[in-house]
Amino acid sequence: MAAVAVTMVRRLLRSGPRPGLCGAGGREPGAAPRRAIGHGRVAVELDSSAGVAVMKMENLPVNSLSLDFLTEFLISLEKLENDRGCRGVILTSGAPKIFSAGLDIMEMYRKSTEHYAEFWKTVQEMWLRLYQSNMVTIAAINGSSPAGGCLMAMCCDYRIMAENPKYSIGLNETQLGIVAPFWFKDTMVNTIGNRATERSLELGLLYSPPEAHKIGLVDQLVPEEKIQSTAAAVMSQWLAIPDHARQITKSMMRKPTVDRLLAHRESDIQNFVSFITKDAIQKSLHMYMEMLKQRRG
Ligand SMILES: CCCCC/C=C/C(=O)SCCNC(=O)CCNC(=O)[C@H](O)C(C)(C)COP(=O)(O)OP(=O)(O)OC[C@H]1O[C@@H](n2cnc3c(N)ncnc32)[C@H](O)[C@@H]1OP(=O)(O)O
Repeated sequence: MAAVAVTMVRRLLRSGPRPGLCGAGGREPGAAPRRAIGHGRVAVELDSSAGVAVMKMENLPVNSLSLDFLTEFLISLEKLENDRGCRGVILTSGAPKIFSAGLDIMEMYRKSTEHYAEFWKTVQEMWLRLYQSNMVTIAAINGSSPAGGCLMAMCCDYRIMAENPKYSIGLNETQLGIVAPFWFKDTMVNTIGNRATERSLELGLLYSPPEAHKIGLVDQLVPEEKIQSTAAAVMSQWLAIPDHARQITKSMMRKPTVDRLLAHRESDIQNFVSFITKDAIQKSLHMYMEMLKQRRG
């Protein structure tokens, strides 16, 4: 992991300084101590008295999961993971109406094979870290969450979604002409079961909040303005469970899925590279991007 962190820091330095949030956060007299410890694209505020951090994704406009964003996300997550004062994380979005647009399509289009390999390794790393986090992780889904965005939410221990009919969530990869990898599929199976996953993946379904709630893709729906307070209340319930018992249980449930990727990590990267470099797949991505443009008018 140390080598990964060094590579990530180097990459961040290469990509130049961003308006960071490092250092002590301002606070009202008598208010709980809060520390802002994130980078530019990931704002992190740690409430030390509660032991809870809010990680707000701020890769505007749509929180697409680019290589730089994922790198910053991983560094912030690792900091929290190593902070004994942090027991829970609420993952949410600072982008209006979007939780995350999923993997950044531009990272998968007309790039070198080396770039694809580095990108995919970082996507794997995000999943491995988030899915296995020792902290309680709650997704406060305050916007649409297709594909990789849905994956991030499914990595969390609990999902709360704003009940806005304009939002949707799901693994829609087949609609782009691409295929969700086996560990995306496994994560969904662990969340909603085999049959619902099969239908969902084949059709590339994006669910409205009530549909997502019905199939168990999200655990709770709340009015938009209540999402952060509900996440904080649910977090308190989860933190009432002794950490060691909860962590061992989580690991017992998730380890077989994690081990599967760990056993096939290199071949999964090779599969991604050979798939994404196919002319037909590049054409599909191009057409999908054109379709998004046309939809905007
Ligand atoms: C091969 C192995 C499998 C790999 C597994 C793949 C997993 C993935 O995550 S693939 C990505 C799937 N994501 C999507 O299908 C989402 C596509 N985007 C949308 O549906 C919409 O953009 C939206 C619902 C997220 C937001 O809609 P709206 O508010 O109307 O905003 P715009 O459509 O106008 O988009 C604004 C801006 O952002 C760009 N953009 C959107 N999504 C992505 C993305 N995933 N990656 C990169 N860029 C994205 C969009 O093109 C616009 O850019 P500009 O034209 O420069 O303004």
